Amino acid sequence: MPSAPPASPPESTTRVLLRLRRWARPALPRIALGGLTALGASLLALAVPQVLRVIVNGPLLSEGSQRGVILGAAVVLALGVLEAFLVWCRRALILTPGTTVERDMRTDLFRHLLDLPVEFHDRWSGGQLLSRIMSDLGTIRRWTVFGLVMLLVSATTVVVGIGLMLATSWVLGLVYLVGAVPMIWLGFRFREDYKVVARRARDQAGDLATTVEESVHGIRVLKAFGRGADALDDFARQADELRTTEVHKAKTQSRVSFALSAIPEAILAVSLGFGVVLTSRGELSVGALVAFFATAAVVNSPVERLGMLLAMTLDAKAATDRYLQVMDTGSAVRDPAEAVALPVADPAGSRVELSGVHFAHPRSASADGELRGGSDILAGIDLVLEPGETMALVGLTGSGKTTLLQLVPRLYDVTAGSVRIDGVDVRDLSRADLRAAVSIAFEDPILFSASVRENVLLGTDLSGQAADDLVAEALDVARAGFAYGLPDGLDTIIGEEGLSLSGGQRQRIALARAIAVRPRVLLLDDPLSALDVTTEAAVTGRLREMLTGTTTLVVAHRPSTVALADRVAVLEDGRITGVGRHADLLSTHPHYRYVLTALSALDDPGGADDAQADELAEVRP
Ligand SMILES: Nc1ncnc2c1ncn2[C@@H]1O[C@H](COP(=O)(O)OP(=O)(O)OP(=O)(O)O)[C@@H](O)[C@H]1O
Repeated sequence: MPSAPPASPPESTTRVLLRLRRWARPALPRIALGGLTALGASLLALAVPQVLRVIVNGPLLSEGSQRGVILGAAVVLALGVLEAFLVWCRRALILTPGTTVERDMRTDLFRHLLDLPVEFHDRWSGGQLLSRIMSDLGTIRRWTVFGLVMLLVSATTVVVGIGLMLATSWVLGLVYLVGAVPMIWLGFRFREDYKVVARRARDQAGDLATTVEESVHGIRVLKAFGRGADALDDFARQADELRTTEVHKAKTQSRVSFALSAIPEAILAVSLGFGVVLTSRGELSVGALVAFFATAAVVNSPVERLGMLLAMTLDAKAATDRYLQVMDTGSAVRDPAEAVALPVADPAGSRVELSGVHFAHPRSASADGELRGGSDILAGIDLVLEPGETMALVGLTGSGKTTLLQLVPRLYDVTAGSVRIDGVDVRDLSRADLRAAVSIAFEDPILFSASVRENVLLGTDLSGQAADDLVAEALDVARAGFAYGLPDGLDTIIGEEGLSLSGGQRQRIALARAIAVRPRVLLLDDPLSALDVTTEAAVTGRLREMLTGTTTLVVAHRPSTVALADRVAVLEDGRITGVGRHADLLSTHPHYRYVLTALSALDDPGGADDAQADELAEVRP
């Protein structure tokens, strides 16, 4: 399973984080107000030393006024209470906007994932997407409401505080500033190291989630083959790699945090020495000295916090990068600028025409993230399905039958040529119109954790009696009457991927779902492979009876299915090499004979004896 395509070229932290404006805009007034209250609280904290200076220089040392000291203490108390109130306001103001931003970003990402073509999902693992939609967005939320606000407030507090320190004593202020130089240098170095390791940790967490997802999904295979220990080893190795990265990350952060705590304390000690000398020489008042150190104490705490806030910012940058990597992926399968409407449906059915169709899966992304085209799976398909006919598509395994089917509803787009329905190129239709006209049932059906009824109605917007009638008809055509006998009838929740149903039952519900759309064109990718031949014949017979106005293309792996089609198309080496009635092709088309013989052998393993093998070898064209 692919992990995730390589990250796009690095962009500056500011540029990346500024792109969050799009989602943060509605929340900005509250975030800004929260920031202002936090700034107010910090400025009040900075005001306390100035009050102290006045108390020490005035009422305490010069005037000896007890009343003045008490009044000063009352002012300090009032400032403290106001500061606490503003801190509470900040919390209250920014609590909800962060969750709103997170919800909006999450919804937009999910909407985008649903819009992205199948080709995107072929390349991306579930774990990488899951970690983006869950933990990355949590990181972004915390940064938006706390990291960003506190970073701005702390930086402003430091700048204002240093300004006050310089105003109190420019000599001591300069000493403090000189000491800040190594801190700034350390900050830059930290940024370079940390942003690499922050991104690595997130990607590794995504890979770990992929391993869990795949193992849980394939738990039966792992157990049946006794590979649980191997899966555990693999998981433990990945978990260990993630741990190593997290430890590296924590060490990088603790180094800078230590420096940002120790250096200001050291500067303070040096400043104290200078301050005492200046005061003893009478060049600095005692009140100013007290105010300087009280201000430095206030400034030191945001400086110490800067390491943590910088780490939060770089984590948020890595998370935003990963989020935008998906959001910036454009959809190659998109609606046309001006969609054409399909002509009114002919009761006889729709004409489907594939002309000069080529298709190649993009090869996996190269180091620059670009997708390169692989070799053609379909190499010039010309095929016409007449209105209302049922055509079987036959070919060797891996010949491209499923791929061909998926080009009609644009799950993939042709790389050359065109697919037309009633004369309209499917790329000229809106995807909503196209998917209302075309319906598909896959061999390996995915059912959702919902009731039988909801699963069958997935492709329609009907409700009430009309919906009930439709469900009844679809279940009848798909011979899925067993659904009425489930514990809660059609309201039975059929569980994740319909695991509680047998393979054949799941296929029939999926077939009913495809039929319920009442499509003009029905595509069946061997959707009855899990059924016994008799039930399959019953379902196919009913389908033909009911869907007279529906053009059907069915991938067939069984001679019994093939025989029920009006015509058969043979897919060979990426081209259609024969179209005709089953009996005619059998006598005129050697490759068709060969494929059918091979399919019969698969259908009846007991019959695939040596004689059959000889026969196969003989007929191989
Ligand atoms: N997402 C993909 N990326 C690259 N190659 C793919 C992808 N999906 C399918 N293929 C390749 O395309 C070829 C055609 O696959 P397809 O599933 O269309 O064959 P098929 O005729 O339906 O096979 P089968 O009868 O076994 O179901 C195969 O060689 C397959 O490996």
